[in-house]
Amino acid sequence: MIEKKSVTGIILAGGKSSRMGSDKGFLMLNNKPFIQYSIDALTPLVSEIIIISDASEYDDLGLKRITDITKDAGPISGIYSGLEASKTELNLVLSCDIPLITSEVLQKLINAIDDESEIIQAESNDKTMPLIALYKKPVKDRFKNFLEQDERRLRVAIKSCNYKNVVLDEAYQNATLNVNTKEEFKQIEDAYYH
Ligand SMILES: Nc1nc2c(ncn2[C@@H]2O[C@H](COP(=O)(O)OP(=O)(O)OP(=O)(O)O)[C@@H](O)[C@H]2O)c(=O)[nH]1
Repeated sequence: MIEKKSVTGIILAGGKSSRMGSDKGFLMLNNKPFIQYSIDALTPLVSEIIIISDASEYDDLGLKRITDITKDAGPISGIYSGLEASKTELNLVLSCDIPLITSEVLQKLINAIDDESEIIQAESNDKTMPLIALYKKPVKDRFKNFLEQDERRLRVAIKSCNYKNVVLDEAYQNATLNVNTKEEFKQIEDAYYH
């Protein structure tokens, strides 16, 4: 049994949102900003939530917010920064663009914890989800090296670690949908309301 106090939630909310054209975390679904859905899924499972973003508007949420240690380096930098700030070995890392995410999916990642795996990521519909994943704190040193070598591909960094995938069945496919474009936003609204 993993206790809440042993787990930190890290939400990546930086980046350019170039495909959407506006910060994805502030998009509204049923009167709630996208980022709040990530917060709500994490809350039952973690002792602290850290938001990684330059946007001070997130401070209204009343959570700890830090900025990226390495600027403009993508999710790998966000994860590294979050792991540096975290006080726990276990860390659930989420993006801010997955408004159908549930605690149940995150619990499955926790249930899959073993001694060997450094990263445990969700896999849905044959797609692995490095931003619906559990990272152990020491991964930060590996990611720091990649950033120093200017390697920004998260999937490359993950492959250098001991990782495993938790394959979710069809019932959870909607829960892992992420939004990058206005068209995908419409699909999420359809999935939410129907
Ligand atoms: N802290 C932090 N988060 C990031 C960074 N880049 C992306 N993210 C977050 O990572 C998640 C996935 O981001 P992407 O959709 O791949 O990238 P994006 O920059 O937001 O959007 P595009 O410009 O359309 O690729 C989102 O939650 C982003 O907020 C970054 O450099 N720092």
